[in-house]
Amino acid sequence: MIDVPTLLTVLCLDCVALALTLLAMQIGRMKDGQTQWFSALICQAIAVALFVWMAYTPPTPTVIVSSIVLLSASFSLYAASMAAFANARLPRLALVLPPVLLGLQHAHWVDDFAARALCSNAVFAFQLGLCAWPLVRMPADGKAHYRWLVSASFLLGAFSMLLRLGELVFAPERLPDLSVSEPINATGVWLNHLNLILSNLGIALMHQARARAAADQLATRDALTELFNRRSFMLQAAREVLRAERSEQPLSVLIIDPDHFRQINATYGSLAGDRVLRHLAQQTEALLRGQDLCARYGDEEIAILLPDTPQGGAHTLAERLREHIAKQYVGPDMVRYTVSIGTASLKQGERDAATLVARAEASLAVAKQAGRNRVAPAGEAA
Ligand SMILES: Nc1nc2c(ncn2[C@@H]2O[C@H](COP(=O)(O)OP(=O)(O)OP(=O)(O)O)[C@@H](O)[C@H]2O)c(=O)[nH]1
Repeated sequence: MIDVPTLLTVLCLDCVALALTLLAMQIGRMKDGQTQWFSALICQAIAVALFVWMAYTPPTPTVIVSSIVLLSASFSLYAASMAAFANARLPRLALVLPPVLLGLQHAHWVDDFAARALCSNAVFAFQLGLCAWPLVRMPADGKAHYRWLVSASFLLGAFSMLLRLGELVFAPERLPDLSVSEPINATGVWLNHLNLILSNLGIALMHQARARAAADQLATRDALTELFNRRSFMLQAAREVLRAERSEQPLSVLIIDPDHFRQINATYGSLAGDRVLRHLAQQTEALLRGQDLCARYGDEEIAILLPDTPQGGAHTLAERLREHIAKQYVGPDMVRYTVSIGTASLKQGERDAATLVARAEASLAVAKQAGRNRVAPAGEAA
């Protein structure tokens, strides 16, 4: 068995290596609790270094108290990091009190190892459970398995603390100081290692999954309305045109444009204009079926792709949407607005999505010319 001070030294170096890796990868753009995560690793590294120090030199009260306060602070920082990631709130007292209490308790019972160990293991078990809490309570997302890996590793850490606590309560004479090379200590440090590696691996994967989802969102979605952007719409439209042509199913497109939008911006301001666009996006999406695709097609235009929908169905939907929008009031200014809608349906032999969409745009121009607040079917386009 490797001796405990050596194991602790490796644990300390692992913390430093993980902190430096995080710093190298995220310097200047730490977010979602990464600053607390980095600080937790540094605190943990210094605390473990002090444990190594105590293995080779007679421990002074200052070193004993500092090591325990730093280790407890590192667990509080992990908990704060998990709360920031999960966008959850942890009571500040639950984060601040453990290191303060442990510091005071260790300063008071500096010569009583059993009293110190009893208190620190109980508090650490609570703190590690607290680290898992925000993740367990987080609403489910696509990458939930990484959350469970992190939660499980923190709970494993809490469990190892409870084991030591049990040992202290039922066989106190068998539990030596952490730096002594006894099997129980070595097992404890191995468990700490496992906990460190699994939790940090899981945290890194959680952050990576979130960064990927954000990048996907940026590439495919419009920031204002959160609808798909024009590029995603055209990709999907090209796919649907081919599918409709092969399966001989109808396919329609609507292009919706708010009327006199320039005037809305000029009268109420561009923030109110933005609210109108968001409102239009939400109301449109609410009327659609799951298979329909809604996108911000132009500056103020919204396009809808309607698979398996013939011209008649598209027109009915467009009329329903137009009537619904005309009855709405938006925002604190109670802005009322109307929309003009162009429609087009796939013709036999038509294989180009751009032509289909262009016909819907031409139909929209007809609706605008005819006085706005109306739906023009494709047949009316020039
Ligand atoms: N608030 C806001 N305004 C936008 C946005 N994108 C484009 N616009 C504005 O939308 C207005 C579009 O004006 P026009 O294309 O002339 O159309 P309109 O005033 O709606 O007139 P018709 O379409 O003919 O009824 C312009 O003033 C743009 O500056 C946006 O994201 N937010």
